[in-house]
Amino acid sequence: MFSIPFLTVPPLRAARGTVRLPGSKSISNRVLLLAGLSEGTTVVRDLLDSDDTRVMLDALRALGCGVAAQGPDWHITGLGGQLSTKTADLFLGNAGTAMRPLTAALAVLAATQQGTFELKGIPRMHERPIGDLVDALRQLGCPIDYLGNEGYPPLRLRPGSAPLDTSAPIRVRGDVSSQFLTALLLGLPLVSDAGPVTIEVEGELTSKPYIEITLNLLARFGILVRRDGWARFTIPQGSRYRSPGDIHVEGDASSASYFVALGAIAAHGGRAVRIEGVGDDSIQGDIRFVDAARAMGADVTSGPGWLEVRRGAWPLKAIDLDCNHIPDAAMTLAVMALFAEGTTRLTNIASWRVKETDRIAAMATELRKLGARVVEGADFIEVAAPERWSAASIHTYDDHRIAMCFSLAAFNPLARPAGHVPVRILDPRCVGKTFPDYFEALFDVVEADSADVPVLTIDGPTASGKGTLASAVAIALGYHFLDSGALYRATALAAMQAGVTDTDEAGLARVAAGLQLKFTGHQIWLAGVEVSDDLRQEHVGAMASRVSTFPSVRDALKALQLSHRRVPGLVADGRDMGTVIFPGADLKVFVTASAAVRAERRHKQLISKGIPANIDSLRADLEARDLRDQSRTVAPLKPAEDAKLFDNSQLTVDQCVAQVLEWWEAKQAF
Ligand SMILES: Nc1ncnc2c1ncn2[C@@H]1O[C@H](COP(=O)(O)OP(=O)(O)OP(=O)(O)O)[C@@H](O)[C@H]1O
Ligand SMILES: Nc1ccn([C@@H]2O[C@H](COP(=O)(O)O)[C@@H](O)[C@H]2O)c(=O)n1
Repeated sequence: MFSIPFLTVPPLRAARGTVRLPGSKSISNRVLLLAGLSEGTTVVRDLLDSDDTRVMLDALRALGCGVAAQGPDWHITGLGGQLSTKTADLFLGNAGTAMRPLTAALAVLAATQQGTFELKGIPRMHERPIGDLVDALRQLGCPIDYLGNEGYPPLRLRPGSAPLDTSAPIRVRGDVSSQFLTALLLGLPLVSDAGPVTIEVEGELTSKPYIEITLNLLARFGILVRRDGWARFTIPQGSRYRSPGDIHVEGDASSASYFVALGAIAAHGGRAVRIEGVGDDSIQGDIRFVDAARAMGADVTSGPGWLEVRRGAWPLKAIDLDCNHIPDAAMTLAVMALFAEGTTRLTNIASWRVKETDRIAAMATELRKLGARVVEGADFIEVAAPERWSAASIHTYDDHRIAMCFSLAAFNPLARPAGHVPVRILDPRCVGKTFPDYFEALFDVVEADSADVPVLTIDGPTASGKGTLASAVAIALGYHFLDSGALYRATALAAMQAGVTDTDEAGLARVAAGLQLKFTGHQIWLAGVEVSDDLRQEHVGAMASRVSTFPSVRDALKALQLSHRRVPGLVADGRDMGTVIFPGADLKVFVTASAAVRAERRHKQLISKGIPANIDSLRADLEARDLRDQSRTVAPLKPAEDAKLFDNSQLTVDQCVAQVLEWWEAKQAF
């Protein structure tokens, strides 16, 4: 996950490959609650690991349910309808799928079993209405207090003084959010002993497919609700939550929408995007996004648990669609409209206004930043493609779906008229709500022109701190990091292991060309063996310095270095990154420090690792290395003509990082 202030996505041109979706949020949190209310243990497979499921798991733990992870599976041991903890304060973040159903189930349990529970969330959760659900629960006799504003969380659920009254139908509004009805359907089986419980929906029920998920999952837990149209639902008398023992959570159909759109926009020229985890057997309503994407031009084939998407019509076709059945996924259509001929009109989306943010207002504001022409109304949005694309910094409003769908705008070079601008996503971490590794999954399947992938180079002499600086800058920007010295060190180590001497240029070049190197986080593997510490040894560095003087060794390592230039960007450190390997880099920095300071830093570094060292001989070694690096005929150590020169003898690492980021920002279009 990218836990950084912003992530800049460069202009993109194509997509191909396979994406494995995380579990569905809607199914995950429903299954967790049902498992928590059941007797016995339910093994939940492929549960979504996200902010919203984490708050639900925490809530179940606080209520006394057994909650244990076993490998990728979760084992939930439920309450069997009996409270084991009578009081709890539950923090539910911004998870509507936790707040609403827990309110219903706990209101009933508190009223009938003398419990007291407080439910709260982040400030935005306290702006999301819950009054219609509270009104419905009060009809039964559940005592519920608003602890802040009337009609909104936080809530206190209290013990009742009289038995709950289920004789009359419970009436609930269905036109604001279907989650209120879902909450009642999930919670009211708890009070079905005295007789069947009937729920009547007032107004046109919105987002019906989510109710289908609820009914489907209730059936998996042994509760067969009778549905009369979409206005009347009856929970049979004596309903009991019965664990199915084992339940699998299918991939998230709303999350699939970004990759369906990706295929429709960017899987051209024989490419395809394959999506695994959700397919034509899905129980999620958002799977019908596929029909909308087809209407816009996507070429989609499908089977059980998979979808495959290619570009069909191009440019995409504008549509006019009632999106009540796919409220979440419909946001993706608004971004597809940027690639369509004509004006796309999405209607019946009033529920967008009470989601993680006011999504109609947010989408309109952010689409306009890109240059789109947008009209918004109380319950609709109209989007026409930009006549001229602008580089935009997309505010994400702590809304995962805004972050995900706007990433697709980076394909603007494919649009008509084409753009050539990067798209900056602010607070990309917000995707943690449903798809923590969204950007990693996206970057795995996208293609960009190499020249469009930004590169920062940081060169300098030994122990000047360039590796530390480059790695920190890469983390701050979410970019890849190349420690090119490691390639020369690995060549030196592999040569020593193979008995190749430091004067055998042809032998060394063969070793360099055959390197089996792998980087995993901070670890480096050579031929399957972890060598991160071995590479840092001084004698390996000294051999690397001798090895690196040979032109054929340098040539042999060039392609490997260039291959690190991948979306979203690269920070590369070494001796010739700015002069030879990436001469067109967007920012070049040449960092240095006095020999005395560098020897002292290296001394400290070695001592802290428990490696004995002498400061005078370290200084002599590094000066000898600098001299060899500077005086060799190929790719000598020297600043590129357009490099920013930077003596960091008196600066901390943080100050160095801040300086480079300031230079970088000054070059951005935002
Ligand atoms: N600005 C700084 N102030 C103090 N110490 C620093 C600074 N920058 C780096 N260091 C420390 O100096 C040591 C050497 O830094 P680093 O390994 O990043 O240098 P390098 O130039 O990449 O070295 P090499 O060329 O040998 O790979 C490390 O222990 C690092 O923590
Ligand atoms: N781009 C580069 C990087 C390194 N070298 C040589 O490798 C030696 C080890 O590098 P470190 O940065 O890990 O210390 C170094 O002394 C250089 O001789 C290079 O030539 N080009």
